[in-house]
Amino acid sequence: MSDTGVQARRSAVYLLDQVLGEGKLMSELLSAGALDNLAPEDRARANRLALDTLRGMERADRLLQKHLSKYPPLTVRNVLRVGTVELCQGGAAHGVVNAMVQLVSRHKSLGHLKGLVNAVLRKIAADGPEAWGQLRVPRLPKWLRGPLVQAWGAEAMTGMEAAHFAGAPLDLTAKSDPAAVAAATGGTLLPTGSVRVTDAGQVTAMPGFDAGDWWVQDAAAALPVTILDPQPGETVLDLCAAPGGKTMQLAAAGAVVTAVDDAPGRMARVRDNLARTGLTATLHIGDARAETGSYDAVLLDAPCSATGTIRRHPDLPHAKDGSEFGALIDLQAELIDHAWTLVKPGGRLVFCTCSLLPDEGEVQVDDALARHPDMTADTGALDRRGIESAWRTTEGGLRLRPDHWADRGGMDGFYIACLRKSA
Ligand SMILES: C[S@@+](CC[C@H](N)C(=O)[O-])C[C@H]1O[C@@H](n2cnc3c(N)ncnc32)[C@H](O)[C@@H]1O
Repeated sequence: MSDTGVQARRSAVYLLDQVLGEGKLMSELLSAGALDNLAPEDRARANRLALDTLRGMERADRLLQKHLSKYPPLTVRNVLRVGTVELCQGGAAHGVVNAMVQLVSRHKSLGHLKGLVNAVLRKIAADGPEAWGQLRVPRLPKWLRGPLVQAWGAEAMTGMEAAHFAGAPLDLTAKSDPAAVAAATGGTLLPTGSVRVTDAGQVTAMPGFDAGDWWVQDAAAALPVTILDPQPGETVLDLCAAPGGKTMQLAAAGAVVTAVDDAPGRMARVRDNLARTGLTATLHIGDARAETGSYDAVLLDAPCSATGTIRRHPDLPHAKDGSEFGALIDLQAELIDHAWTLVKPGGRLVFCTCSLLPDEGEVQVDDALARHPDMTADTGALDRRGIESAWRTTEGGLRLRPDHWADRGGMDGFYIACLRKSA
């Protein structure tokens, strides 16, 4: 990190300005090169500061409002938020306050507010750290909280918000030997076979990365392929495949895999991932709805709201407002209907989304079952190691939520169903 950490903090504030002011996602900003001008250490720090601030923003705003008679411009509010979160997470008062004041004083139009930043952060340094832990766990914005409370109840919502605030550990999927990966990385073997690492440093420096022994994949995200249960030599079509976590699982099981995605840049990541792990799949870049053929099994990991990944992506509820979700729900139904034409008689379609919204899971499958008389929910496919009966849903799928496995560090939200075609 640079001496005062000003650069990393300035970049964190820039990310927050873009997420909160322009509705951009961190993933979009990072792939557009928002942090490319920073040294690796500063880049990691800027990213972490932005994520921590988004997770703790409600608490930071509560503390700040006591010391502000009116709201300063967004950039200054974000400077104060980053400073507050740092101070309340144990940052040294002198260093944090100085860096934030420097950051504002060098800003071309906001320099005159450096006195305000100095005064407010000094007050936060004095009383913020003690007050922080007494504030409630930050809640999701109303546009998302409302439908989720309606779907899962207030108690589950509280558990999910606690999981969002805690963030996510690093989960790995082993290419062939989960126990060996757990031993090499110092991780824990989870009941479903994923390896969980709690104190991960740089992923690319971890043992087994270069050798391609594992890849990063949340434990919940690994379950669609577990449920599909690919057999050696089976033909499997992986629709909406990038960046390829599930493609690698299918190929590692010995299936003959065709992977499809319409995003060329994301498909390049599938190619890199396959090369690193020494696995093979045929790659098609294009719209899944234009795909033809006939397969033993099809996996459809449909584009969705991604509301199941908020532990990792706390920017999502702040950048989005739900207005795009209707179009995604329509696309999911179209993708299911087309995917169904590509399943051999007697074959199976595994449909999944990393969403917490029933409209992108349970309701989608209920509707698909009504549209397709030759489709049944294969509930036997859910009888897999580590999958708990409490996660099953009435239409025959599986509901995973961030508050599941609370004592183990949670899991991403996901919906999964295995749909069997009449022979
Ligand atoms: C949830 S992500 C897939 C994650 C991936 N299955 C994995 O395990 O790594 C959804 C993907 O759908 C792709 N996508 C969205 N609409 C598509 C379409 N009409 N046809 C093909 N791919 C599409 C996106 O580019 C994105 O990569």
